[in-house]
Order: sequence, then structure tokens, then C-alpha cells
Amino acid sequence: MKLRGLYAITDSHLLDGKLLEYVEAALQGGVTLLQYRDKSSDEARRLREAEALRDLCERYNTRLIINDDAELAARLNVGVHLGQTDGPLTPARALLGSRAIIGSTCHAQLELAEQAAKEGASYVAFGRFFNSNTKPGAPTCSLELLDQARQQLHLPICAIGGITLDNAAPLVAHGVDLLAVVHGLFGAQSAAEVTRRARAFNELLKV
Ligand SMILES: Cc1ncc(COP(=O)(O)OP(=O)(O)O)c(N)n1
Ligand SMILES: Cc1nc(C(=O)O)sc1CCOP(=O)(O)O
Ligand SMILES: [Mg+2]
Repeated sequence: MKLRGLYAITDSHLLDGKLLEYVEAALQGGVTLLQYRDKSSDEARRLREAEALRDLCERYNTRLIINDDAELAARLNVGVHLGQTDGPLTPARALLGSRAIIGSTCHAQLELAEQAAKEGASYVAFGRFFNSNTKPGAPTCSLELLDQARQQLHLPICAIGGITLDNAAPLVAHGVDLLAVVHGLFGAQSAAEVTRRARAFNELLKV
């Protein structure tokens, strides 16, 4: 499977009371990867929501990724996204198997991406590129780094952080395969607007 397109990421606060409605709206517009990102410690709710998202993703042929939690990903037989403090990649690959999608946060550091590639990452994520409502304190990353990454890496490249329909085009021009978006997608006033935005993000990637 070619990892290119919109990478939708959920947010428990933003999607409170409308998680499945807004996620399904995004899936209708086209989502390559959906990440379940919930920073709470309510294990029962996390399992319930992740199972519901897995079932929804199956209907739309979208791959589900669990943020931070390789054990939960293994339980649901889906992928995982690991940051630099979320545990090592090699055991996660052993746990999830060779076909699982495993992503790695690399901030603005090519060395981290080279290391992730060696350890079996499926894609590498750089960011943040713009001001982010969801994670304002994340370290910043430049478009120039994307040029270097495109030359040196043979993995799909994901960009994250403050991405909207108005600022995403340069990221694609600099070689990004996956646009990872929270607010720029799910911050919409209606489900219909989420679908419209998802379609528009995918149009940007059709180059
Ligand atoms: C696609 C993608 N890229 C980066 C991140 C950030 O991961 P991390 O640094 O572990 O931060 P948290 O999201 O866990 O707060 C991500 N989740 N997804
Ligand atoms: C979860 C996350 N990680 C980032 C990083 O730079 O690693 S930025 C970010 C937040 C992405 O949400 P939004 O699209 O609302 O800015
Ligand atoms: Mg993390």
C-alpha cells in the first residue's frame, strides 16, 4: 500500500460528543491513515473508542494507527505511532509484525529519521511546521529540512503541526507524502465541512 494522502488525527477535546460522526465525515472525503490520539488514562474508554474507529476504518478501507500505545495497537491488530519518549521501535515491530504500519516522530532531526528507518519505521514524521492549536509547544521544523529528507530517505514523509488547507501546498511541493492534521480538519463547524476539507487535502496531494 502506498502511504500518501491525508493523515487525520483525532483529538478527544475537539471531538468530544462527535468523534464517530466527524471521523466518518472525514473518511467519506478520503483518509489514508487515521490516528486515534487520546492522552487520557481512561483505558476502558480508549479501548471502546479505538474498537469503534477500527470498525469504521474497515468499512472505508482506511488504516487505523494508535498513538503512543503499541499494546493497544497489538490488541486491535492495527498500527502505532511512536514519539521519542513512547518506547523503542524495534520491540514494537516485533510485537505488531512486518505488515503493521509504524510511524516515528523525528521533530526536525534527520538523524532520528535515519535511525527510525533502520529500526523498521513505515513512515517518518517531521514537525511542527506552523503554529499548532493542539500542540503549541512542539519544536519547529523548516521546509529546507524536507528537501534534505526527500533526498536522503526512502520512506514516506509525513508533515505535522498547524497544517491547514491554506498552508499545506508548500509542504507537498517540498516532498511530503502524508499531511497529518487535527484542527485544520476536525476544527470544522459541521460534518459536511469536514468532508469538504478532507477532499480538498487529497486534491493537494494529487501531484
Ligand atoms: C503523525 C504524527 N506525527 C507526530 C506525532 C507526535 O508524536 P509525539 O511526539 O509522541 O507526541 P504526542 O502526539 O504523543 O503528544 C504524532 N502523534 N503523529
Ligand atoms: C500531535 C502533534 N505533534 C506535533 C509535532 O510537531 O510532533 S504537532 C502536533 C499537533 C497537530 O495538531 P494540529 O494539526 O491541530 O496542529
Ligand atoms: Mg507520543
